[in-house]
Amino acid sequence: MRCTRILGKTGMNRKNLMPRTLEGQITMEKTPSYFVTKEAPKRIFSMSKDTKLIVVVRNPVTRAISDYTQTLSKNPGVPSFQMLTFKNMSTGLIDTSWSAIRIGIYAKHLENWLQYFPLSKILFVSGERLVSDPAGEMGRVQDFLGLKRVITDKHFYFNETKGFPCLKKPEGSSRPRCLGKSKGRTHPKIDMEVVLRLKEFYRPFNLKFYQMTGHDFGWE
Ligand SMILES: Nc1ncnc2c1ncn2[C@@H]1O[C@H](COP(=O)(O)OS(=O)(=O)O)[C@@H](OP(=O)(O)O)[C@H]1O
Repeated sequence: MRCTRILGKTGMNRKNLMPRTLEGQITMEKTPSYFVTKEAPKRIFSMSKDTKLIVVVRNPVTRAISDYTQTLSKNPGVPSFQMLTFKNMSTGLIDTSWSAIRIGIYAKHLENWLQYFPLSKILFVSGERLVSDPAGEMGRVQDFLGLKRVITDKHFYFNETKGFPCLKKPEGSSRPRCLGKSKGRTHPKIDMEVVLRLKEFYRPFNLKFYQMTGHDFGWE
């Protein structure tokens, strides 16, 4: 498998710069921001309408806090999560222009993709299950890609120190390997009222997303 970036930062198509995919190979490309990029579905469709899409989704409230944690780690001086979340704190009006909030409105982004790709070409992986049952979710991924189920629960163990599943023996190495320090960071404590208001905000979008995908992710 090879990982490549299809659309450059400038929006240029980099496909022609990449080596050809040989028979028996699958070209994989991983850029989380494509899911929320308006032009991405059209561009990817015009490159290959047979592309299969995999989207990892987690509770949008936790996702927003995770996103904020990442920003905070790079810039400790950013305003508080609460300040960034609300346009108006006393009315509880949410600032949907803040990317950490906007990205979690999955139903809205999915609408753009469904203009070009049928649901059968999109696999939604549960971020929660990826942690609680990594082999199960990886099984779904392999089936979706039409691959033999090579990755199974034999490949994972739960690392108590990391608090996450890790690989027992990654390819080409004899030592176990966990994801890096930037994955699975401790989140800052967020006021319960803020969390509740965000839950309430996302509820209709989550329900719409369950309806559209035919899958209840259990975020309520
Ligand atoms: N096995 C394992 N180990 C560590 N972390 C795991 C694992 N499986 C899923 N996760 C969750 O992945 C979250 C980070 O992934 P991201 O989607 O933010 O990564 S990316 O930067 O967009 O590529 C990261 O989010 P945070 O907990 O907020 O750091 C993890 O919860």
